[in-house]
Amino acid sequence: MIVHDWPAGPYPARVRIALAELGLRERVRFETVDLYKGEHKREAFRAQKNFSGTLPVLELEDGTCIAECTAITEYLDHLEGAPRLTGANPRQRGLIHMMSKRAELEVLDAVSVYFHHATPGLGPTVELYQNPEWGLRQRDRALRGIRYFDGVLRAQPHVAGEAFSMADITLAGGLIFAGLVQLEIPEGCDALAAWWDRLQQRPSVANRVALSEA
Ligand SMILES: N[C@@H](CCC(=O)N[C@@H](CS(=O)(=O)O)C(=O)NCC(=O)O)C(=O)O
Repeated sequence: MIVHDWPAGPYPARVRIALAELGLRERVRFETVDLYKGEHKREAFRAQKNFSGTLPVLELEDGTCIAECTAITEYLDHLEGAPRLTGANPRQRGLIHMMSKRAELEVLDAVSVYFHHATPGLGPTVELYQNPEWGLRQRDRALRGIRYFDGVLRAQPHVAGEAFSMADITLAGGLIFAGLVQLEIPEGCDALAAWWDRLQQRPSVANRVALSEA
């Protein structure tokens, strides 16, 4: 399988972490798509790989292209044996998907909008429309989301409950993006900071960029 990828990217990090957690590194090769050159927005990429013009995209051996990190994680998690990241029973699946989507909406996607609208983003040839006010509102939304997840992680060790799951990976993507745009974890978010410290000790997180250099 091929992962159309941006090595340092926060969303690609979600798939890199999932691949490592599932022991599937050997099943894929990475092909870099240059975001700063706008290669992901070209007609051919949109037509052949991903209509939405984003990364990552998982291309299967038969040419099928799966975009969207959650969808890719679902696919990978059901390749070999029982699912380990997306829930082993209906209740777990419901909670993991709810908290992963919440982390995506309230942190990761919010930081992404801040990056693209209230910073130079990927540069003027890619960022054809920017609304700095909207970007700043989404930055504030991300900070609110980070505070929310601090409260969640005061009550439980992982984002969706007792066990590590796709929801932790999604929130990790949000903090990776926050780091890239120098958005600090607010004072007082000690539970979230401790969770993030723990998560960064996992080889899948610590070695996520090196994964494609192996
Ligand atoms: N909903 C998509 C979002 C993917 C996404 O935004 N990916 C970023 C890659 S990265 O910024 O994380 O490296 C992208 O393609 N950004 C390019 C753009 O938005 O122009 C998903 O979950 O996969």
